[in-house]
Formats: sequence, structure tokens, C-alpha cells
Amino acid sequence: MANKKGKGNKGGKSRDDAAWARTDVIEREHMHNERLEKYYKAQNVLPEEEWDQFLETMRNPLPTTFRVAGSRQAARLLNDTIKDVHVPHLAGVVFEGEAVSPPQQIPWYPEGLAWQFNVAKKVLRKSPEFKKFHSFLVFETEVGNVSRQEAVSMLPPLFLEVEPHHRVLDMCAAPGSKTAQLLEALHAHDTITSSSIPSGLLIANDSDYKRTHLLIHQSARLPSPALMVTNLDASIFPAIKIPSEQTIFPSSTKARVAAKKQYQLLFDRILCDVPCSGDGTLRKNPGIWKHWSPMDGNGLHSLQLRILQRAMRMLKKGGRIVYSTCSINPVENEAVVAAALKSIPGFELIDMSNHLPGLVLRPGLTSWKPTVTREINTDFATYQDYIQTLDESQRASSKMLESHWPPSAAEAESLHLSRCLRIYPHLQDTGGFFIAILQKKPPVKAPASRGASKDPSEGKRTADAVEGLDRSDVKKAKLDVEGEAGKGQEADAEPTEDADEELPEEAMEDPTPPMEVDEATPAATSEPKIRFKKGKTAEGASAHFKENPYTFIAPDDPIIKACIEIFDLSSNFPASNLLVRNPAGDSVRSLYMVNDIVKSVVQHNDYARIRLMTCGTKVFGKQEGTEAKREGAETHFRVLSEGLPVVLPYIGPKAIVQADFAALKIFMESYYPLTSGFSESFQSMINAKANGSYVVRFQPGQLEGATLTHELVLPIWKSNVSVMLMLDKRAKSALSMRIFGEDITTAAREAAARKKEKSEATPDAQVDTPVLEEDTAGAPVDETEAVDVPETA
Ligand SMILES: C[S@@+](CC[C@H](N)C(=O)[O-])C[C@H]1O[C@@H](n2cnc3c(N)ncnc32)[C@H](O)[C@@H]1O
Repeated sequence: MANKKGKGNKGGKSRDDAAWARTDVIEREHMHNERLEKYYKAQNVLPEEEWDQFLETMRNPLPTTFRVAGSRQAARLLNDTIKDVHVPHLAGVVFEGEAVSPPQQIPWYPEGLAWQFNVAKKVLRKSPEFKKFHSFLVFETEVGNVSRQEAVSMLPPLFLEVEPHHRVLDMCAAPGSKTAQLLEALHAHDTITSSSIPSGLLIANDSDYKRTHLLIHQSARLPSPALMVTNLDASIFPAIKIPSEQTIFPSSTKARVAAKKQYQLLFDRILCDVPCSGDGTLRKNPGIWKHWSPMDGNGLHSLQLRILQRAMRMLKKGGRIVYSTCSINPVENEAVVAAALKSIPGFELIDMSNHLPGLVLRPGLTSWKPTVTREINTDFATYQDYIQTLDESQRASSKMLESHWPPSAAEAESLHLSRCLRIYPHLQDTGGFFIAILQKKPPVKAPASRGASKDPSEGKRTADAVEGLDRSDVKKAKLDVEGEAGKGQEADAEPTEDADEELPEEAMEDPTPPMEVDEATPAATSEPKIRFKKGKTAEGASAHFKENPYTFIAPDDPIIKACIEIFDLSSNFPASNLLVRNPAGDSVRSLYMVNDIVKSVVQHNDYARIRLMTCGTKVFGKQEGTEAKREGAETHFRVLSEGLPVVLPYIGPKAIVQADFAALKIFMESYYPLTSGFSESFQSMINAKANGSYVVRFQPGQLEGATLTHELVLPIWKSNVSVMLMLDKRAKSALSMRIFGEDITTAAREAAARKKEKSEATPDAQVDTPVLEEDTAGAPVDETEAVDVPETA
């Protein structure tokens, strides 16, 4: 998040400054906090000899860090541009007599896709080389190719190792910088021009309604049919229902009854990047020096624990949870992990300390001393010692829980708490951070004989797992059917190792949030214990959810048929995975596409119960411009630029036009270029087509010193005498900057003219420059959506 301007920030600093370099809210000499120092000294977080360096680093501004985002192939290409064009250009820059270092790759980030640099804001504003690099980054950030993100915040998704088939839950996801990384991992098989449709799923959730919009905006940068965004309290995240994938007909002689049961979707990977006191972000948010209190961490501990426990209940066997905070307080970190592991068996911390070579880490703490007061009283060695000092009447209302205290040394050892990972600011010039990687123990390999297993059900589950999911699913469903007829088979209906969990009856009638969790029983049951707020019913609670529902439209719906016709879509186009956002499925403006698992979730879960904010990606939009009407094109849909990579593999030759690099330049330089301005071959191709939406494949080439290194595929709209690139103007500018090294678009020329006019009229006025904000960049504006078909030029 960008820093807020504080009182110390005496007038006149532009947002640009704030975005790129720390805007101090307090002077350096005030960067002290006795309580903080006393508390952390008592925790022994660091050896004595590192203490001063640690505090000193905390007072220094953070270097600027960013990550090249997007699908792997596209990211590599952009990264090469940074490495081979920008960095050499920035090497050797001298500003006011001092050498300025160019950006450097962060050593531990895979494929060198993350960068850091440390330059004063006036260098960014005044050095021509850095100014140009800055503009490049601003544009690329706006279109989602670059993510300005703290280095340590990039870590949790790397430890999750998400693969395209994984079912992933990001429990506390907003504003979404880590969600973007998880999405990229799901889309690891995308190519430069087309998106894969991963078989996996990512549910990105946040309990803060407003922040879910930031999340939606952020994740729109990598549109995905595998994404769902929900707005739920993670500590009581409801069971997501999915049907069994098999339909069993138990006997050919009996009536053919489908044995379809509901299962709870279990996840392969869960990120718990929980709300925390954030003292690891002191370098970015120096205001924390003034306000830090240990009671923040003490107060958050219980929520953090409940969120982690809920995640553990929703994880598949062999699955992985990353629990992370940007706090260095053990009460928010190791204490939470220890309590969670003690409360729910079958999990272990895994040692991934060597996962990212080059990353300097410290092991987790095995002991700590919670303070029971704001003024740091760490005298109580155990919870019992503390609670006995309180009157009986005060005990029940005490905010301190047993889990604030460390386990015994032997327990800490057996829980392997030292496998947690700690990052301190002075180790590699970053923020402070904490990560724990928990695994639900994988299925045990089948023993030679079942008799060897102590737990009778364990041997059975193992055998199922070894024989494979399909087989075990079939068996389970079959047993369910027999159970209905013959009873007494409950034990055999145990969920299999790898399968989703069959839902108990209560979960089928799952109540709807908002709900309160009974804190006294954090993990005793498989579902959190819930009670409704006074006077609220499940229906009442859902009624507060005002988003539109999603409705699938039949593959033979006239709109879908029209799209199939216009875009020459191949027979394997997943037409049954298209949906619209309204209850009746009519008055369609946009068609969204989801993958199979998202479709299944949407179809089997009430959208208000799971507070579904958005899902899938928009692929087609209705063209509603005046010219479209004049041309009788009101039934026309156009392919949207964000959805194009998803539908491109299905688009047939009838809807595709080939063009060269020179044509791209013409499209860039004008809003509505006349068809007659293009090469003869392009003219003859486009003139032979009816007015409407097409896709252009621009071939690589060279032109006046600029190079198009790879094929580029973009949507256009053909009118009577002109053609238009259907790209919003920021995306167009970013593309121009990347390919031509400057912004040659009409919008840029017009903006430059306006700026000149303004500065001539009021020579002393400060002119706004574009801003690169961290994580929460920009307001959600979909300009492509707003584009009307132009009047013919
Ligand atoms: C540390 S931030 C998450 C940052 C995010 N993972 C990212 O990388 O951009 C914690 C988030 O948790 C959310 N939050 C707080 N309480 C929550 C709860 N009970 N359930 C879900 N989200 C919660 C906050 O709104 C906040 O967005």
C-alpha cells in the first residue's frame, strides 16, 4: 500500500513522490519506541550483536521493488527488455556528481523476475534516464505487466508451489498482490498470445467488502476462467459444495437411480496471509514507530488462530498451507502455529528453508514471553501463573489465552517450531516477515497387510488411495447407495485420502454469514461453531448481499450461436461454460467464461451464501455504439481484449486477419485509421469482411529502429471505411512504450498538447505526472468496455 502523507510532509509533494519513495511521517530522530525495543529484546528475536543494525535498518527507507507479472512466457519477454534495454541504459548514470546504481535482480526470486533499486525521488524526477524508466514502469504497472510489491510480500506464493491443476484458496487476499502470483502459477502453461484454461481453481477471499473491489481490480490484470472472488469471514469460511464426479447406477435390474452426493471441496493449497499488527512494515509505514503496542498482536492472535484452523479443516491430505504475517511478533506467529498444530492432529511443519537459494532466513522461535500489559510485563512464565493473579470474576473476560504462551520445550521441539521462517530487515534490506509452511500429512502407502495398521479405517483408506481416486469415488458412492438401502455402512463412507469430503447433512443446510464464532471452542468440531447474531436468520443475512447472481446460458442460446458464427468458434469451444450476471440470463451485455470446476461451484452453491463477488473472465461484450446501430450491428458481440487470450485457441480463420508491423504503427498513431491508409494486402483482406469484430495477428518485424520480437494478437472493430484497435488507451500507451520506446498514441499527443497549453497559461502550476502505486494501483476503470464504435472518420 502506498504511504499516507503525514503531518511532517510539508505541502506540495506530488503523489508521484509518495508512490516511489517513502514519504516520512516522522523525523528520523523520532524513530524510537521504548516499548517496542523492550518487548523484542525480551523475545530474544536476535543475537545481541545484531540488535543495533536491526534497529538502524528499520529506520531506513525500503528500496523500491517490483515484480514482472503476467504469464510466464510474457513475463520473460518483458524481463528481457528490462535486462537488455533499460538496465544498460541506466548503468553509469551520474546525478549531481554521484553515481546512481541501476536496478538489480532480487537474487532469490525465480528466473530473476523481481527487481530492486534504491534511488532518491529527485533522481526519478530529474535524471532523464530514470525518468524514462519510471514512465515505462508506470505504464506497465497500469496494464498489469509489472507489480510494485514489497520483496518479502512476494514470498508466500513461492512457498505454496501452486500448479495449474490445484484447487487454491487465498483466505485474506485483498488487495491481491499475492493473489496475482497465485493466478500466474495456475496459468503457468499460458503462451504469449493465448491463455490456458487451468483445470484448477483459485478462490480469493477477503472479509472487507470494499477491499474485495481492489482485489477484483488487481486480479483483472490476469483474467482467468479459474478465478472466484468471495467476501467472507475466513475464520468461518463455509463448506463449498461440489457434486461427486461419478454417477453410479448400482443395478441394471433396479430403477436407474443416480447416486450423486454432495462433497465438500477440499483445497490443495491455502494461503493464510492473515491480518496482523504489521510491525515488519515499519520501514514502509514509519508512523508505526509512534503507535506500536504489543496489545495489537495480543488482540489479533485469536482471529489469526481461527483463520489458520479453518484453513486446516479445508485442506486435502498431502495439501499445503502457507501461514504468513508481516509482523515479527511471536504471539502472532509461532504461537498461532503451535496452537493450531496442537489443536488439530495430522499436520506438520515442513522445512523449506532451502527452497529459495539466496534468501537469508532465521529459524522460528521455540520460546517467547507474552506481555500482559501495554507497558511490557513479561513476568509470567506460563498462562497459569498469570491467570491465578486475576480474581475469579476477571478470568473469563481476560483477553490473554493459554495459546499466547509458548509450548513446553519438548513440545516446541516435537512440533518443529524452528522450521518456521523469519526474515529480519537487516538480513537483506527488506521488511520483516514470517512464514510457516504446514502440510496435512499425506496418505500413508498401503501396508503389505491390513492387519499391520493400528487404526482399522486407516488401512482401508490407504488401499483406496493407492488404487486411485476414481476407483475410491466409485466405491464410496456405491456404498452410500447400499447404505441407503441396507443401512449400517457409515464407517465405509469415510472420505478417501485424496478426495473431497462428503458433506454431513448439517452442511447441506449451511447457514449463511454474517455469523459469530464461539471463541471458546476453536477447533473441536469439523465446522466452526456458529451462532447467528441476534435477530438474524440465514435468509436475512443473505439478503444483505447485493451483488448480481451468475446465470449459465444454454449453448444453443441465440447469443451464443451468434458468437459461434461471428468468431468462427471451433466445435470444442466450451459454450456451456458461458454465463451472464443477472438472474434471468437475459439483457446480456457481457458474457463471462469459467472453467469446469468454477462452473460446478457456481451451480452447486448459493451465490449469496458464498458471497460471490465475481468469477471467471469476460470474453464477449455487446457492441452498443451508434455506428453499430446504424450498421445494423446491434446483435453483434465483440471479443474483449481481456478475454481474447482465453478464446483465441477456438477462434477460426474467418474471424482472423493477418497484418504486419507497419499496420500496428498505424493503429497506434490514430484512433480510427482509415482502411485506405493500410497496405494493399491488409486493405483487400479487411474490405472483404463484413463490419464487426475481428482479431488481428501482427507478425514480428522491424520498423525504423523498433522491433516487434513476437507475434501480437489484438481485437479490432471494422467499420465502413475505418478500423479501430479495441484496446483501452493505457494499454495502448504501454504497448507503444514497450515496442516503439515512446508513446506514439493519439492520446499521448493530445495529453502533451494539453499539458503544454496548461503550462503556457499558468507557468508556475505543478503539472501532474503519472503515478506508480504499490499493490492498490489505480481505480478500476474498464475503458475498453466504455469504447463505442466511432463515427466513421
Ligand atoms: C495482510 S492483508 C492481506 C494482503 C494480501 N494477501 C495481499 O498480498 O495483497 C490482510 C487482509 O485480511 C483481511 N481480513 C481481516 N480479517 C479477515 C477475516 N476475518 N476474514 C478474511 N479476511 C480478513 C483484511 O481486510 C486484509 O485485506
